[in-house]
Amino acid sequence: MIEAQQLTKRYGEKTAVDQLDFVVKPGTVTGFLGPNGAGKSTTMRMIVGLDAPSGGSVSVNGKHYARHTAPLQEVGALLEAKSIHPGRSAFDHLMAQAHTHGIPRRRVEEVIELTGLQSVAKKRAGAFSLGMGQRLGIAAALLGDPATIMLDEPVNGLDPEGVLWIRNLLTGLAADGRTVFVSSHLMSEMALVADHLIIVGRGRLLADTNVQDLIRQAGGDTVTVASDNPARLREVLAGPGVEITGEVGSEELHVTGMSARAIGFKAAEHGIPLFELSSRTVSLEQAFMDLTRDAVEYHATTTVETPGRAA
Ligand SMILES: Nc1ncnc2c1ncn2[C@@H]1O[C@H](COP(=O)(O)OP(=O)(O)OP(=O)(O)O)[C@@H](O)[C@H]1O
Repeated sequence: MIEAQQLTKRYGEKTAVDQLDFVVKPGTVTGFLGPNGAGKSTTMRMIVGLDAPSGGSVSVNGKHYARHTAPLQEVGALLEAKSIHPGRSAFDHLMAQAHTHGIPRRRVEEVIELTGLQSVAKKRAGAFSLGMGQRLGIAAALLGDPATIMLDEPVNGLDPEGVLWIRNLLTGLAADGRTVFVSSHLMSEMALVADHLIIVGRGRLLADTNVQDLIRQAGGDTVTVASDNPARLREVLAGPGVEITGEVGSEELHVTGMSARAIGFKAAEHGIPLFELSSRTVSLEQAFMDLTRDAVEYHATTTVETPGRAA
């Protein structure tokens, strides 16, 4: 369990993390989502004591990270900045860590197998591909058999097989009852693996939610329906949980809370001919973009030249 209370980090004038309150619970995968520069890595660094908060606090399994007597057994973390000696083999790298934390060789062999590194374990880590490096980082995070696992952008740069592997690993760890906290700036990736979503932008909490609620908040499934009598159609469709919008003078209505099929039947029942009846599902990616639009640090700009006005 990870608990942040009013967690804040300032770098000079810049507030990287701004009064964040959240709880990451065991037994599920919690996605930590936000655009670039939202403060995800800074938050994760504070969780494992690599950065000190400027305000507020964060605890892991009830205590500050530094107060745990065996922190590696409490939290295993894969953070972006890796510090692997390039000349050392994967096995030696893990053994060195295991040694300083009183972890037996047997556990090193277990994590090598768990992360599929058997065939390359004796090779120099410096020669590893990005995917192998990520697997090694994850092996190190799992070394202490921790109850809490935290991974910063673990799928970055991985091939589809690696992405699938991480997905299965994360859901397996959560099914074991562990706390799994994983950051990403890709909504599509998180939607496949996370049950719980903590969404941040410019250091602030934007949403503490789950996939279904996020879609619902973003408008859910909308049906566009057109007829020559939108006012009458509005009347017959009105009901509890049904929301209808439409511009004045337009034949089109946008309906949420009712399926296209049900709308078709209702219209037929009242003899209202329809010209159009189409459903649109809000994509999670769109919901995420709507939520974080104002929090994106760098927007792409497109310059359109008006014909005839060019110099
Ligand atoms: N050591 C530092 N000194 C000054 N500013 C920093 C430092 N570390 C991070 N920042 C700034 O704090 C903000 C949050 O950065 P952070 O790396 O935590 O975001 P992030 O959500 O992990 O982004 P990304 O997805 O790009 O890694 C950014 O604007 C970043 O430039």
